[in-house]
Amino acid sequence: MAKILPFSKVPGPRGLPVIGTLFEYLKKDGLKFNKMFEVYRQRALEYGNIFKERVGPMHHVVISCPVEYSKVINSEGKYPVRIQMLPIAHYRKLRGLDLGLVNAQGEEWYKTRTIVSKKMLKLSEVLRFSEEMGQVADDFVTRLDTATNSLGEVPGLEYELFKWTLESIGTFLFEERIGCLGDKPTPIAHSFLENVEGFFKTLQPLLFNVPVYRLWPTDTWIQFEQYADNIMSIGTFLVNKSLQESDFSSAFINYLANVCHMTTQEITGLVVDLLSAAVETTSAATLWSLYNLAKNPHVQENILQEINDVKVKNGGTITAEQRSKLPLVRAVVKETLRLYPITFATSRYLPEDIVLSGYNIPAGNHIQANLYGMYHDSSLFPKPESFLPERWMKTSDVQMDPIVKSTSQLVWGHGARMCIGRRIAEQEMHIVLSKIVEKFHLSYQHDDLEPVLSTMMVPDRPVKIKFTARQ
Ligand code: HEM
Repeated sequence: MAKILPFSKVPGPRGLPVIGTLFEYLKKDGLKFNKMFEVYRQRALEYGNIFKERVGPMHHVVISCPVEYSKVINSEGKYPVRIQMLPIAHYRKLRGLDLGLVNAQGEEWYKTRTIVSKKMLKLSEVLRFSEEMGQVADDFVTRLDTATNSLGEVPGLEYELFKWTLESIGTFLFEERIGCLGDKPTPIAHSFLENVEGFFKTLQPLLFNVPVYRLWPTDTWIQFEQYADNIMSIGTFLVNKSLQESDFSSAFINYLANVCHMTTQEITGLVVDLLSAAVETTSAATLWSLYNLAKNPHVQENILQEINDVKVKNGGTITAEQRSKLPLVRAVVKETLRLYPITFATSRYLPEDIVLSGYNIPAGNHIQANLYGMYHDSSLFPKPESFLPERWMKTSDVQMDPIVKSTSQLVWGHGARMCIGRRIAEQEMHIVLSKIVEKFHLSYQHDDLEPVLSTMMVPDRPVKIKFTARQ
C-alpha cells in the first residue's frame, strides 16, 4: 500500500508566516484576485493535482483532478459545509436575522433546505412555471428588439439581462410580474435592480480583503449595509403584498407561510436570499451563452433546426416546456459553463480527515475543486479552448469518460447542498436562448472577451453582440 503523506508535505507556494502569499496579490503587477481562477490553473500546472495555499486569513487545499474531488463529494456528510459569504453572514447577524439558506449550517440549514427543495428541486413544480417564464422571455425578446442601436447592438446588455432574470424569478416566487421589462421599469423593479447591483459590487472587495469591517465600519461596508437594507425592505414589501392578497398569493409563499408555518421575517430572509442568488448568476451565464452563440453561427443554425423539428412533429408550435428540453440548447449552456464557470471553484469543509492524492487532509480544511483548471485541461477536455457543445450530446462520436462528464454538474455545486435554483435557472436559460436564436441572428465583431471575477465570473468589458432580426 502506498504511504500516506502528512498534510505538511502537500505542495504549494510557501508564502510568509501569518499572511501566506497575500503580498503576491497586493504587489503592483502581481497576481490578481479578479483572476484567481487563472492563478489556480497555473498553480495546478506547477504543483500538480493537489496544492495548498494560504492567502491572508484563508487557507485552501485545491484539487484539480475529478476522481480525487469525487472523494470529497462522497464524504460531505448530512450537513455539508461550504465557505460562508462572511459579509452577508455578518450583516444578517447585525440585523438579528437568521443566516439564510446560503449561509446557515447544520440543523438550521437542513430544516430550511428540506422545505425549499420540495418546491424548487422538483421538476414538475418548476415546469409549472414554464409558460409564465416563456412569456417573460417573449417580453425580453421584444425588449431586445427595441433596445438595439443603429449598429444592431444592445447598449447595457448586461443590465437588460439582469432585468430579465429578476422578472423571470419573480414569476416563480410571487407569481406576478415585477415590471422590469417595459421601457421604464416600475419603481420597485428599478430600486431592486439598482440595489442588487450595488450589493454585489461592494460584496466583491469585502469578500477578498481582510475583514476589517468586523471591527469598524469601512466606507465599503457602510455602502454594502445600505444596499442590503434596501433589498430587505423591497423583499419585505413584496412578501407582505403576496401574503395580504390571500386569494391570489403565490403558491410558493403560501406554502412557506401556511404549510411550513414560517414567519414573515423568515420568509423575507429566504426570498431575499433566493432573489440575490438568482439574478447575478443566471444573467452572467446567459450573457456568456449569447457570446458563444454569436461567435458560432453554425450552432445557431442547428438550434433553429432543432426548434423546427419539434414544430413539425407538434403541428407547427413549440411549448415553453419543449424549449426547455432542446438537447443542443442544453449542451450550449453546459459548454458555456465549462468555458466560463461563473463559480470558478466549488468547496467544502469536511467533518472527517480524508486522503486526497496520497496526502492526509485533516478535517476542517477548506477544500476546493479547481473547476476552471479542470475545464481547461486538455487531458480531460480535448480542444479545451474551443466552444464545442456537441461534446455533451448523446449523438457525439466521442464518448466522454463518466467521471469527466459528471464534472459539468460541479458548476452547480454538489450533493445535498447543490444549487437549489438549478432547475429554475436552467429552465429560464433554455427557454430564453431558444427564443432569442429564433428571433435574431447573433454575431460578434469585436475583440475576444476575457473573464474576470466580480463575485461571479463575468466578461472584462461591455458585451457588444449584434442582434439582426431574422426574416
Ligand atoms: C447559472 C445559474 C446559477 C449557478 C451557476 C449557480 C451556482 C451555485 C453554486 C455553485 C452553489 C453552491 C452549491 C454547493 O455548495 O454545492 C449555489 C448555491 C445556491 N444557489 Fe445557485 N446558481 C445559479 C442560479 C441560482 C438561482 C436561479 C437561484 C434561486 C432561484 C439560486 C439559489 C441558490 C441558493 C439559495 C444556494 C445555496 C443553497 C444551499 O446552501 O443550500 N442559484 N448556486
